[in-house]
Amino acid sequence: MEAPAAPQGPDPAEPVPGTEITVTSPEQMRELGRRLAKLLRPGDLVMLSGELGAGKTTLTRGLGEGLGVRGAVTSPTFVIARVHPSLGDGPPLVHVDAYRLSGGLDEMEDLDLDVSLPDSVIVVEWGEGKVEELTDDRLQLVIHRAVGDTTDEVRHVTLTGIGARWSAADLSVLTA
Ligand SMILES: Nc1ncnc2c1ncn2[C@@H]1O[C@H](COP(=O)(O)OP(=O)(O)OP(=O)(O)O)[C@@H](O)[C@H]1O
Ligand SMILES: [Mg+2]
Repeated sequence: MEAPAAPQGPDPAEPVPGTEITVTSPEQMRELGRRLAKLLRPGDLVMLSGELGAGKTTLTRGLGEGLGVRGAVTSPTFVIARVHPSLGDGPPLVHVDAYRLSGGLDEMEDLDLDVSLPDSVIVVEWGEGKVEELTDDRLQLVIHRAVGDTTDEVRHVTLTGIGARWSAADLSVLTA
């Protein structure tokens, strides 16, 4: 019999395995956002995926509440990004909805996301393939609706931390 391989420490390049959380109402989604806010710090990029109406903006609303920022988080109709300054001494929340954009960061050049990121928490809806190059680290949330029942309020949320920033983060505190 071969000796078992020596245990290895976490490789910061490897994504932390996804944490699965089930929420059963919009209010719980908001509460998840409020809890997640406690884990976030300036320089963090959070990417939200999921179909139309999955609950990305609802979660971001909770994030804004948890971060203690000014202004209600809404679905921007005409603007791509909205900056919500902190009401205290925390980081501002930059909420980006990239749904209408087909290109990448160059199309969002005016937003100067690279300039604001070090001091902000940036949350991007519909950002896949568009904003990843902002930073090596990101927290990826995928929201799934329960299949086959359009009236259902059940959502499955998978959180995956990518990069060194998230390699030691304990996302299981969100389920507590
Ligand atoms: N468990 C749930 N979590 C979040 N929203 C829910 C849930 N159950 C029902 N909803 C409803 O689903 C809708 C979610 O809308 P929201 O704007 O947050 O979605 P979105 O993912 O941002 O959509 P879009 O892609 O259009 O921006 C709201 O009307 C909300 O009340
Ligand atoms: Mg939205």
